[in-house]
Amino acid sequence: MGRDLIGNPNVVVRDVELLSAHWYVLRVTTFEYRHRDGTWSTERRETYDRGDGATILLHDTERRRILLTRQFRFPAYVNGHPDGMLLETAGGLLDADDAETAIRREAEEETGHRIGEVTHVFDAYMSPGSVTEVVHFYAAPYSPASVAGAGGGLADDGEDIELVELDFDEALESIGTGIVDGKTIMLLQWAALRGPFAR
Ligand SMILES: Nc1nc2c(ncn2[C@@H]2O[C@H](COP(=O)(O)OP(=O)(O)O[C@H]3O[C@H](CO)[C@@H](O)[C@H](O)[C@@H]3O)[C@@H](O)[C@H]2O)c(=O)[nH]1
Ligand SMILES: [Mg+2]
Repeated sequence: MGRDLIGNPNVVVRDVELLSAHWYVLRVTTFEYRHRDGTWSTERRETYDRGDGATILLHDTERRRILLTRQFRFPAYVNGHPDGMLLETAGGLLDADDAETAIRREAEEETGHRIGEVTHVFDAYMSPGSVTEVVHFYAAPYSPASVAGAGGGLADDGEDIELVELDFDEALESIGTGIVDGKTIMLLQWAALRGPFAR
């Protein structure tokens, strides 16, 4: 992975070493890098590869409400979040699916809503210095009519996902306090500026 990259003439990959492939994949890559002053240096960078992800803001524009999930996130808990119970937009890894198929699957697994038309918002690298993942961002309406199941995630995967419906303006106010997940903050701000709740 990465040995055949040729898009950037200032980068020559020399070696890719697999460090771990336990759940996701950690590699260290050695490459020559040409700096802006023309000199070359050898650099080594670790990359954590979990595949790509997708996330979706479910909104009820008429009632000015959104549907989020709450679940335990150990990496946040171990890094200072008081209880690790994060409020997030629904989402997950693409696995073998394309992004739109994956977000429909994740939305239904996690929230129980079978969504109709989705809006593609943007794609973004969430942690580009260390994590390869691109996240595909979406939005879609939800309503009582879109309920197709209970949601809650896949119990077999150890998921235990609570549904949390919030007033949109209260959610915006909670950015930085009750809502501290990056993808969720990005979708809330998009929704207020250019999306379904823009005034
Ligand atoms: N056993 C085990 N299970 C794991 C491990 N890491 C993750 N899992 C499980 O793998 C499943 C992944 O669920 P998804 O819904 O596909 O992904 P997610 O964790 O919700 O979100 C991912 O994508 C988001 C983008 O929308 C990312 O924001 C998020 O960080 C993550 O990569 C979850 O059941 C999770 O508990 C691990 O090390 N060991
Ligand atoms: Mg998920």
